[in-house]
Amino acid sequence: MKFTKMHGLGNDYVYVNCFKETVENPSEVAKYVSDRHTGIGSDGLIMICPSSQADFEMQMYNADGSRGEMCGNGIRCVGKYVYDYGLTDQTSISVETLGGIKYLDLNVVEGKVASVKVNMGHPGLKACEIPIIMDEGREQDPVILSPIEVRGQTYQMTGVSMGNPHTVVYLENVQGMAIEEIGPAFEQHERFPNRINTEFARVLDRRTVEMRVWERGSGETMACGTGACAVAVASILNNYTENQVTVRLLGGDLEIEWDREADIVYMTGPATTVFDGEIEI
Ligand SMILES: N[C@@H](CCC[C@H](N)C(=O)O)C(=O)O
Repeated sequence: MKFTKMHGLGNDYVYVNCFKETVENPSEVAKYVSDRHTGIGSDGLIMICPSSQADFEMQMYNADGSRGEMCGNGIRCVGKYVYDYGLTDQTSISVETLGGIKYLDLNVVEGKVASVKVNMGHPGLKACEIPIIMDEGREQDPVILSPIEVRGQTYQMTGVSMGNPHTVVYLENVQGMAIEEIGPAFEQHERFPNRINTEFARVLDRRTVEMRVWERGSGETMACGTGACAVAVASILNNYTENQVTVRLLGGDLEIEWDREADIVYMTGPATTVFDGEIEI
């Protein structure tokens, strides 16, 4: 199988061009290639496929083989791949995902895509659309600074769907927290029937928020595009920030804007190719 290793701020995936390749069992292939000792090493697998509804389709799998509806860093890399490898000559493209069709604007520098702005669509705020289990009668309500007990401690969570499920928790000390212990406890918590991606965030000022992420199916990653959008939406909802936010992740910064009138979230950030390779599956 021919592949390309790419990353968005260190959130790395193995990309396969499914216009040319067939992946028989993507979930197993994702586990195999993601292993950092016995595989290629990545946070998961992303397949770039033909689509009947958009210019391309992105199918993404986490490192544990589970399917993700959306991937913010991944979709920017898909934009870079299809342009740099000549699958399109357009700089405005649409990509079908399980989380809906997303629209990308490619910023081309010296013939190659350097960064991508993505229309990420509407954030989902109702408990039932994330989904987060709430008391009866509160399924349609937003989940804003709502208490949750995890490993004997009470946290205030804000829930956001960016096509995939997120919960944002504000902490005083993001860099020093025990994410390896708390992250999985959130991911597996009974109130998240589809498991969850958890962002641990701290507001630095009204335009800047730092975060670390524990991703469903992949553990801690260097960055999460949908997670950064969820953090921005949560911070704006809580009136911690303005509508344009720089989200500072371990791998670098993403620029997020929530157009409140149109109710659309935009994410802008880099996409990087590491190398092309071939692996026996
Ligand atoms: N890293 C991604 C999100 C990948 C999917 C996520 N782990 C899930 O299962 O929902 C991003 O950049 O958004």
